[in-house]
Amino acid sequence: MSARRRFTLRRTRGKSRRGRSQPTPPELPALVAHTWTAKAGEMAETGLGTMARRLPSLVLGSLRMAWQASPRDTAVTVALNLASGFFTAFGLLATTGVLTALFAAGPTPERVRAALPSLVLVAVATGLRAGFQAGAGWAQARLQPQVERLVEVRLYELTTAVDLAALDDSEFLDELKRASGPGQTAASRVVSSAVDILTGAVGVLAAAGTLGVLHPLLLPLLLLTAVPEGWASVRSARMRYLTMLTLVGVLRRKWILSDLMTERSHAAEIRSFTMRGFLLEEYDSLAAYQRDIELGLARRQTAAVMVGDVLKGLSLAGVYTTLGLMLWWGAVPLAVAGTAVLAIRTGQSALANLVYAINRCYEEGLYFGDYIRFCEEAERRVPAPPQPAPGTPQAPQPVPESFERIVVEDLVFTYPGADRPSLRGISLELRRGEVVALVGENGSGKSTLAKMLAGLYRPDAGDVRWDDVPLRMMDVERLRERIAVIAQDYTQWPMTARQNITMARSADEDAVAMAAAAAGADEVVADLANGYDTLLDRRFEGGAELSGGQWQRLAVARGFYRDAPLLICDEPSAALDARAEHALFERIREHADGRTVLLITHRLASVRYADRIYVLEHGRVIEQGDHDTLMATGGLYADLYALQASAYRVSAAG
Ligand SMILES: Nc1ncnc2c1ncn2[C@@H]1O[C@H](COP(=O)(O)OP(=O)(O)OP(=O)(O)O)[C@@H](O)[C@H]1O
Repeated sequence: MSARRRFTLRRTRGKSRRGRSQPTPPELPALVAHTWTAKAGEMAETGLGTMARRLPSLVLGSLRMAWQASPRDTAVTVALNLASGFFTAFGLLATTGVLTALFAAGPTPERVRAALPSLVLVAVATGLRAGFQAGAGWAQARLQPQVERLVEVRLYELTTAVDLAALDDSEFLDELKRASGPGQTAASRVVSSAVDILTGAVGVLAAAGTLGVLHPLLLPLLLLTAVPEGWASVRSARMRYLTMLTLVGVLRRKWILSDLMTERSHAAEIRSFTMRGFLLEEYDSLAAYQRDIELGLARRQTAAVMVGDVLKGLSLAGVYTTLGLMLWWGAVPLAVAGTAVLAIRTGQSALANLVYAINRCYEEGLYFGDYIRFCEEAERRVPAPPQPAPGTPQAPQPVPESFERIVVEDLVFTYPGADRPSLRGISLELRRGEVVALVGENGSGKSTLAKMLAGLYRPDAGDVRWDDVPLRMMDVERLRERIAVIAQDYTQWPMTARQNITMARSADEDAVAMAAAAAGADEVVADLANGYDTLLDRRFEGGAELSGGQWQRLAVARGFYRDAPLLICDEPSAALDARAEHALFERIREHADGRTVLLITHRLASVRYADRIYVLEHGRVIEQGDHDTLMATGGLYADLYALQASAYRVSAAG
């Protein structure tokens, strides 16, 4: 099937149970199905009763979060809302006094005079209520940015602390995307709607209390008017959330495509391989599917709201008819009926706000639930403090300043979600003062092993020991302080040249200059407009753009600057020119004096002088020894070496 056909939206349309046509998703390769989709679907399918049961814990949870963000603003919001509710009820009851005096028999001036004290009370209550409401609104508005900050910081604390393996897990990454998008932004809205629920509830209670005092029959009538609206909004919220769930796969694909079409790193290839039309067509087919689904949602939501509105109108008519009949039969006096109308209107508007707030809290709560679930999952994936192996009574060990030898024993490791291990029982040794090289074809496990030695992944089985201390018994943060890594996929930090070398450590100018010189980065910095203070990102004013090789020199300099007992260099010369590469390997040999260097490279001429070479294949060590031994063995190393050497000989001869 051609790519064009494969990514085109199918025009055939299925029929729903009611015979209405349903959009059909574009035919695309399946994405990994995630367990949270099922969980979220289950939650979103819950009925009104379950929602009512969930609501108190949602409101309490939100208020707890608000309290964490700012105890003062939370307390002020709650207290002022309660006070405002009290004065609403007080004002309504005082209105009865006004109406009773005005509807009494006698001359008008006397009736007005009699109504004056109650009128003053109504005015005072109204003024105080307005003041308290304004104060509560202000405190509530202050809460919002504080909650946002709390939630954002918590998220980034976790994303930067979780095990690296968690970030290789596509399900976890997806949860992260949902938590950092809709989940995170829902947090402050959940809090604000929880406060609105409180405000609405206080308003309803005030009106209900007043009606209860006026006549007990009036109270249930008020509550009756809330049911249709509540039903319609909850139904509509659930429809929206369920629709978002059905669109999850489409949205994930859109995120992937949007990254491809907007990020600088893909821009050149999109142009040189003329990928534009293909990507746009695929994106458009997804967007069209999403549009059709959302249009269907809008139609169903409008229908639900209309049914709710009609039922609400009918119940209101019922309420006023009942009140009229009560007045007719003399069950309530005219003044009380007048106040009841006011109380019903007040209660109605408070109820409408309450229903809206409940609905919003529930809906945002569904999204915020994604954030909460992600945080719980991320907390589980933060590396635990050092634990002795079962049955070993050893206590956690301090990380040694240095080591005499690092021993790797029977290391086994499988990436999350991978169907086979990347390391299958690797054993090796690195001694102080040695340059040890890892060699092997693509995918043989070299980088994975290096990451295990750097404490970035934990083995499924086997052990890494610094002298006698197993890595799992050490504090991983402290361990990483003692290891310098020049990574294969190093980051081009959008910071100054100096910060790109010091990497958040305090800058010792001499050490920076030495590390830069050792890596050949001094020449790069010398050409920059502001030397070490030049920002290395074109998005900033005065920012500079470096070439791949220039960046690599900086990445190498950061490894030297760290001055750790173990230096891991994963393909440190892939982008270097021949002269820089030669100089780098010289420098690496010197660096090993008193320290240890683990070197991964495909340039076999450079590993010739390593003290020991381990050859990896399919996650196993298949050969080991120094260059001469391995050449004499005539195995994979000798083959690869001969291949590279012959390429040079042929070109030299040619
Ligand atoms: N993050 C990851 N998630 C899942 N599998 C991975 C991940 N990184 C690497 N692998 C797999 O682990 C195996 C070993 O990869 P590794 O990067 O260690 O190889 P390598 O020897 O360093 O290769 P190269 O010479 O190409 O850099 C490969 O099969 C690869 O597909």
